[in-house]
Amino acid sequence: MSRDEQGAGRARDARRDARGRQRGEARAQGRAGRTTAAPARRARTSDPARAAAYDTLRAVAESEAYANLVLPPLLRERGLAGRDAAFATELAYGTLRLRGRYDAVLAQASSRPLDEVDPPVLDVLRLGAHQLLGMRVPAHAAVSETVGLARERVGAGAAQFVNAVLRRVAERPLEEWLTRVADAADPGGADTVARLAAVESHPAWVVRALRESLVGSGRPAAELAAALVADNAPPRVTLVARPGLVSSQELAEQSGAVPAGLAPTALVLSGGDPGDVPAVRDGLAGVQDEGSQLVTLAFVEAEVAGRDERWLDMCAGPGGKAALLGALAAQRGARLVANEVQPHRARLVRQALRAVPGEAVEEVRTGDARTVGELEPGAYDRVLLDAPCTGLGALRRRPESRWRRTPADLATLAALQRELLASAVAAVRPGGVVGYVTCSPHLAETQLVVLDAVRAAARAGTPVAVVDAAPVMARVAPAWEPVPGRQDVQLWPHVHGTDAMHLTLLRRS
Ligand SMILES: C[S@@+](CC[C@H](N)C(=O)[O-])C[C@H]1O[C@@H](n2cnc3c(N)ncnc32)[C@H](O)[C@@H]1O
Repeated sequence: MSRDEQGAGRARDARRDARGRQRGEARAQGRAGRTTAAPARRARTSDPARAAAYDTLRAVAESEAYANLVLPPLLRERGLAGRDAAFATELAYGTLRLRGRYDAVLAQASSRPLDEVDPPVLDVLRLGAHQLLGMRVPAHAAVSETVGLARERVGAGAAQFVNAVLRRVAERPLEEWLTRVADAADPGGADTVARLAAVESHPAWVVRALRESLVGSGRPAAELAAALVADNAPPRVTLVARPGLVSSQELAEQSGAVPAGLAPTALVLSGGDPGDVPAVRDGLAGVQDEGSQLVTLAFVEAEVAGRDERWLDMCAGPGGKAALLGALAAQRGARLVANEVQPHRARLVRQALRAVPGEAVEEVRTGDARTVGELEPGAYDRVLLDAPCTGLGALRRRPESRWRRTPADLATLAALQRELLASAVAAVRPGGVVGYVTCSPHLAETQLVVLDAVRAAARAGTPVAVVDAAPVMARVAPAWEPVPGRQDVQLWPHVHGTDAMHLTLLRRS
């Protein structure tokens, strides 16, 4: 260890005591993750965009916060807009997504093991690594600004350590670091999972699960690297033109957005705040991933035998699919019941449905959808179950979630998914359709849940059969390419540019 680093270590230990107390005070006052320095002093002494990114990382680490809920209000509070806000966002979200890759780089650039580096100092180092290797920030600015941030937030001694480590990171371009990271993770050259996990910054269990999901959904395992790379890119902002409320053409004229490619309702916004688009403000349009639009459109397109009047969205919060369903119900003379277990999310559903004609919305209710099948057997012509899931198909959208999820979450969620799907099957009438949707491609949440539900439904005397979703999807999205041998739909970011949404259509007989 160098003299600088020994000094930094002593300063860090002293500071840890001090910051430990301060952090406790801050948390008690609901200010977790913020510096205790006065805002005016913060603004004077460090680049506000980098400081906002740092504070977001700390909130994520210390209070289990979601970056996409922490950062936007923080930017508003500190008056950061335009390029500064975009810089802070890319810095915070990119650093969180690529944390695994940067930790592998930093482990090689630091003379101290990373688990001996104070977490706040490690976050500063990660921010520096992302500026150097993931953004086009000139090396001198990346290092000096990050060292300035370190001096202000974690102390002068640690700033020297940050300076030493980041200078080492800056000595090599990204490609060279990735080769080194891959070789360190997989010295024998035979462990693809370990190699990809380190280089593409995913936990190894997620890499394995995605490989199984690719193969299980009929795609080649060779696409694994592309799937992981796609998780590391920020998603495009996609708008939905809710049919009958606003046309895609009108929305395009208002927003400058262009057709997304697959769903006829989907448009991609190239810049600006979607909240500034009049149709979005008025609820005629919304922000919704194209995959979420596709599965909703296909669910409504699937044929039911006979009457088609009463639709149920079992897990509706915050209401993206419910709003699209409501608009489609209004066009077809059907009525939607939207259910959500969490009251605050049910309120968001009401807000999302505000522009849908009243006669198309029977009710937005708060309740546990596991009881619907028992309380209202056979009461609906269509039931959408957009099930709570691990969200492994939306990792690009939730920057920190890959590091938070654990394989243990799967067992809990898969049990809930089975109960909800059994309830959905009981709630739909014979001849009616159930759409089972997840924003996860994990086979334990998709195919295995469906397989068990079909067997359980037969035992319960409410038999269901899987409907071939490929021709249905082809009707709503003419550019859709079906996967041979599969009757369900599995979307992928690297193939379709959407979240990795899953849809199985089932019909009650
Ligand atoms: C994947 S999200 C639904 C997203 C929504 N369909 C949309 O497009 O905006 C799953 C929702 O299910 C809700 N949920 C979880 N358990 C539930 C239950 N037992 N009954 C009803 N809703 C539940 C969660 O609160 C969450 O809002």
